This record gives sequence, C-alpha cells and structure tokens, in this order.
Amino acid sequence: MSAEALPPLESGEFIAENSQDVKVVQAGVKKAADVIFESLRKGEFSVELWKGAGATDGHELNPKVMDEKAVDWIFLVDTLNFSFWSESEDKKYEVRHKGQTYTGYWSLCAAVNRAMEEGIPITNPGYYAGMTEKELAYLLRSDSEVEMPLLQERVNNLQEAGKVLKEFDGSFVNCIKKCGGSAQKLLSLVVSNFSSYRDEAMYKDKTVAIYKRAQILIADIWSCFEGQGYGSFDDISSITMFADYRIPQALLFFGALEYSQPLLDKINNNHMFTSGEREEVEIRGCSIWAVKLIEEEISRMLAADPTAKDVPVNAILVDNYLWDMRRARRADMDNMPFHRIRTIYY
Ligand SMILES: Nc1nc2c(c(CN[C@H]3C=C[C@H](O)[C@@H]3O)cn2[C@@H]2O[C@H](COP(=O)(O)O)[C@@H](O)[C@H]2O)c(=O)[nH]1
Repeated sequence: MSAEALPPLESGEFIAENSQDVKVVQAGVKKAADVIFESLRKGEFSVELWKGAGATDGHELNPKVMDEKAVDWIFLVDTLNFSFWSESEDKKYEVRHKGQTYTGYWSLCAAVNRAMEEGIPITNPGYYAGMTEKELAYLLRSDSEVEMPLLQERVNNLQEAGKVLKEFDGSFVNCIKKCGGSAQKLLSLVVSNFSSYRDEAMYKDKTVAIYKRAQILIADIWSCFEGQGYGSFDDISSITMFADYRIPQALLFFGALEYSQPLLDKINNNHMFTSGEREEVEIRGCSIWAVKLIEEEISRMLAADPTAKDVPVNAILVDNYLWDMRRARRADMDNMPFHRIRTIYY
C-alpha cells in the first residue's frame, strides 16, 4: 500500500464528496437496501451460495472443498479477474464446459476448470511463473470467434504472481498465515507485494486506493470458507465492495447512483475510458460509498427486526447480491450504461 494512499472506504467517501459527474442518491440507496434486506431476512441470499451447490449460473464452477487447493484456485482466478466485456453484445468471448456455455467472469472460471481437467497444473505458481502467452492463449481458448481480451497483460500478471509466491513457499496460503486473521494486513501484503493488484489513482490532490481485485481475493476466500479456517478474518467487515464495471449498472438501476448528462453522453458514444480518468474514478469511488450506505441501511433494518437480529450483512454480501442480480436480470440491466475501459484492475 503506498504510504500516502487513502484506504478504499475513505477513498470512496472522499470521491463521493467531491464528485462532479456522479452522485450517490439516498432514495436509490433505500430502494436497493429494501430489496436486499428482504432477501437476507428470508435467508434467500447468504454466503453459502458462493460454492454454488446445485447452481447453473456459474457458481457451480467455484471450488466445493474448503482446502489449500481452493485458496490456490481463488488466487489464480482473481489474478486474472478483470475486463471480460466484449466489443459487441452479440459476439462475446465464451467457453463451453460440461454442457454449459459461459461468458464474462464465469468463462474464465470455466477455462481454468477445463485446463485442470486436461491435467494442466494451472493453479501451481511454479507453473504459471514461467507461462508463455501462447500457453495461456491455448488455456483460455474461446468457443466463439472472440478471444479473451488483454492476453499479454494476463500473462504478465501470472508471471509476476508466480515469481512473488516463490518467496511465500509457493502458495497464497502462506500469505494468509502471515496475517493472523486480519483482512487489512492481508490487503496490505497483497498490494505491497503484487503490483498488478495495486489499484490506485490520483483524484483531486489525493492518492485514492480502490483495490478491487485485492479485496475480492480476500472476499472470495472468506466466502469459500464461510468465515472459517483460511477464511477467518476478524475485520472482514472493513472490506469494501469491489469497484468493477457491473455493480454501477445495478446501482443505476436502483437509482442509487446518478450520472450527469455529459457523462451519459460520453458512455453512450462508446468513449474508451483510461484508468485514473476523473469520471472513471468518480464512478468507482461513488460505487464504494453507495454500497457502504446500502449496507448501513440494511444493518439498521435487520437490527430493528426481531426475527432477523443475527442475520449477518457486510459490503461483500451486498456486492455479491448486486453482482449476481445484474447477471440474473441482464435483460433489465443491459439498458443501464456501463463505462468501457481496458485495464488489469477490474
Ligand atoms: N463487484 C464485483 N465484481 C465482480 C464479481 C465477480 C465474480 N464474483 C462472483 C463469484 C463468486 C461470488 O459469488 C460472485 O458471484 C466478477 N466481478 C467483476 O465483474 C466483471 C465481469 O462481469 P461480467 O462481464 O458480467 O462477467 C469484471 O470486472 C469482474 O472482475 C463480484 O462478485 N463482485
């Protein structure tokens, strides 16, 4: 973590307070909180869904057993967990696996599982430290005519991650063991040692930290292990949502975020944003802050409801709910603009 970077939650608040083209709207925050509160209260949404027992929406691709192999799988996937969107909606990168066709994030998971079933030791850092672009291209080969974007950047990430993990005896498990159950210590270890995870930007006169992939890495481990064993972090509620290009669509859908007309025009004209561009930082920072306000709203409602007092809520559960909903209700959500950007950060 750069010495002077504002941590993610404070970055979100700072950006939301100073934002010019993106607004967090309380009425929309309330609308989203009402929907998610209901689902949590009824037990329809909970951390157990992560491992996808019986699912067919992609969660079935996630590791089922809470062991060291699951940690290695999650670290590999989150090192590659960015930029899956395709230029045109009707021609997408896709991977067919076990009779299902996957797109987006789930196509990455399907390609990783396909490789493992072919006997490629893809989750072994010693293997991917020396991986070539050609080998990764084969491993991520598409079942449509659209290839996975940013292939060279993905190889660079893997080579760096594999090399650095050698200093941790070849498994991310040893990084977790060094942090004594502190998510913040692990976050700091990840962004200090793995440069591809150091997702920071300049905003007004400050360095802001978003750390989307570093935080989702910790969150995926917490979710897979259901807060036990390697997933046991006493400060997990300090992790923020993961500022990607999908959650803003869900937040716009609820009216929790509002974009200025000039920003909407830019997005509708297929403007290709660059990492650190003012509006791009405002979209991501306001998303962090909006999800924090939604989470606080839900906490208040759970505390006031005698039947739901011990139902847990945190930014991870709110984020995963919104992300899963965005995919499940693509028909509605695809009318919500998403900002186009090619970056290794999300
Ligand atoms: N904020 C947030 N962003 C997330 C995820 C996930 C996957 N997590 C799932 C896995 C287990 C959990 O149960 C979650 O359901 C991927 N992404 C990001 O989305 C984008 C891809 O989107 P699409 O093109 O539609 O596939 C891309 O930036 C990717 O990095 C999340 O959970 N939250």
